[in-house]
Amino acid sequence: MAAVNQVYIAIIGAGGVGKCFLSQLQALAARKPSPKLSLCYISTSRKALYNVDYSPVSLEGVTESLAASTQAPPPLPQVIDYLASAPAKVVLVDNTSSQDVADAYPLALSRGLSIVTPNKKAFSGSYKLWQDIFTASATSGAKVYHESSVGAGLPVISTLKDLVDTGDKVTKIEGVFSGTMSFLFNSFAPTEGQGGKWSEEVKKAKALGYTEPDPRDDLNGLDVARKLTILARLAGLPVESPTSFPVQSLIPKELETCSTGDEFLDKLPAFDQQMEDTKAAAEKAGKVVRFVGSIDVATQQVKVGLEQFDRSHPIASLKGSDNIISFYTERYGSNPLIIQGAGAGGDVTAMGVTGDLIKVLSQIA
Ligand SMILES: NC(=O)C1=CN([C@@H]2O[C@H](COP(=O)(O)OP(=O)(O)OC[C@H]3O[C@@H](n4cnc5c(N)ncnc54)[C@H](OP(=O)(O)O)[C@@H]3O)[C@@H](O)[C@H]2O)C=CC1
Ligand SMILES: N[C@@H](CC=O)C(=O)O
Ligand code: NA
Repeated sequence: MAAVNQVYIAIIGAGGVGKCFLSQLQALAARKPSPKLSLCYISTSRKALYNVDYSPVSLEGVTESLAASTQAPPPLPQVIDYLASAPAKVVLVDNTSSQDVADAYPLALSRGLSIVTPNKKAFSGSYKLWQDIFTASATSGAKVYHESSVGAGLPVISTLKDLVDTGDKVTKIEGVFSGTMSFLFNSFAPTEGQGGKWSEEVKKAKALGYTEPDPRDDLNGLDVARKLTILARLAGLPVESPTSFPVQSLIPKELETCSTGDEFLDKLPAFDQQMEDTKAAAEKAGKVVRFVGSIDVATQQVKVGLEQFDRSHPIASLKGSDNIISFYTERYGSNPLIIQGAGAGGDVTAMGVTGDLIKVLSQIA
C-alpha cells in the first residue's frame, strides 16, 4: 500500500538528457519533498527496470542497474496499463525523441498519467495529435508540460503561455531556436577571426550533446521547424505540421540519400566548400550568416532558414549554444520581450524537465 502523498515516477529514455534528469531527480527525491517520490519504471529502447508490485527501483546507481538489466521494455500500451494501475499518482517522463512514445500521450493522459517531456514530436506532429493530447489532459485532469521542447530549460513555453493567458496579443516571434545551429555558426562563422571547418564543428556539436540523436534532424531545419510549430500553435495558429511552411535544409543534395547519421557525418567533409561559399557571400557584404526562424502571427507566415546579419546585431554575437527568442506583443510594443541563454545541452535541458516535474507535483499531490 503506497503512502498517501506518494507519487510514482516512470521514465522512458536514459540518454544525454535522461542521465542528467536522473541526477536532478536523485537530488529532488533526497530533499524529502512532499510528496515522496518513487521510481517505478525506467527504460531505454532495449532495456527496462520495474517491479510488478510497484516496489521502488533504487535511484542509486540506476544507470548501471538499467544497463545490466535483462528485462526488455514491454509494448507501450502494456506499460501504460501497468502505470495506470499503480496505487498512487504517476508522472511519466519521456526523455526520448520517439514518435511512437509521443503518439501514446493521449492514451497515457486519458488513463490519468501526467507527462513531462523535452520531446518535441508530440507537440509538433499532426494538429490532430496536438488536439488529442490537450483534450485527454482536460478530460482526465492529468497534466502535460513540455518546457524543454523549445529553448531547452529557458522559460520560453511558460512565458508564451503567460503572455497569452493574461490577454496579451503576440504579433511576432523570431530568433535563433537551435542550440546546434547557434554553436555551428558561432564557431564556423564568428564575428571575429577565422572559424573552424563546417564538418568538424558538426562533429563537435554532436559530441557536446547539442544535436538530436541523428544530427541530420538539426541540419535539415526540421528541429527548428518543430519548435516554431509548437510556438505558433501556442500563439493560436493552427499550424498543420512542421513541413507545412518553408524550411531551408543545410544537408548537401548529394548526402540526402545517406542511410544513417554516421554515414552522413563520414561523408560531410567532402562538402565543406558549400558552407564556405555561403559564409564568403555574407563576408563580402560585411555580414555573418546565421540560422533563424520567425512566426508572423497576423500574416500566419512561418519560416526557417539562413539570413545575413550585421556583425553588431545581437543574433550575430551570440556565444556557444545560446538561443535568443524575441516576443513582439501589443503590451511590449516595439521593444520585444527577449529570452537568451543556452538552448541545448544535457543539464540545461534536464533542468526544464525537472522544473516541469516540480510544477506537476504541486498540482497533483
Ligand atoms: N540534447 C539536447 O540538448 C536537447 C534535447 N531535447 C530533446 O530531449 C530528448 C532526448 O534527447 P537526448 O537525451 O539528447 O537523446 P539521446 O539519443 O541521448 O537519448 C535518447 C534516449 O531515449 C531512448 N529511446 C529512444 N527511443 C525509445 C523508445 N521507443 N522507447 C524507449 N526508449 C527510447 C534511447 O535508448 P537507446 O539508447 O536504447 O536507443 C536513449 O536512452 C529528445 O527528444 C530531444 O529532442 C530537447 C532540448 C535540448
Ligand atoms: N538539437 C536541439 C536540441 C534542443 O532542442 C538543438 O540543437 O537546439
Ligand atoms: Na524551454
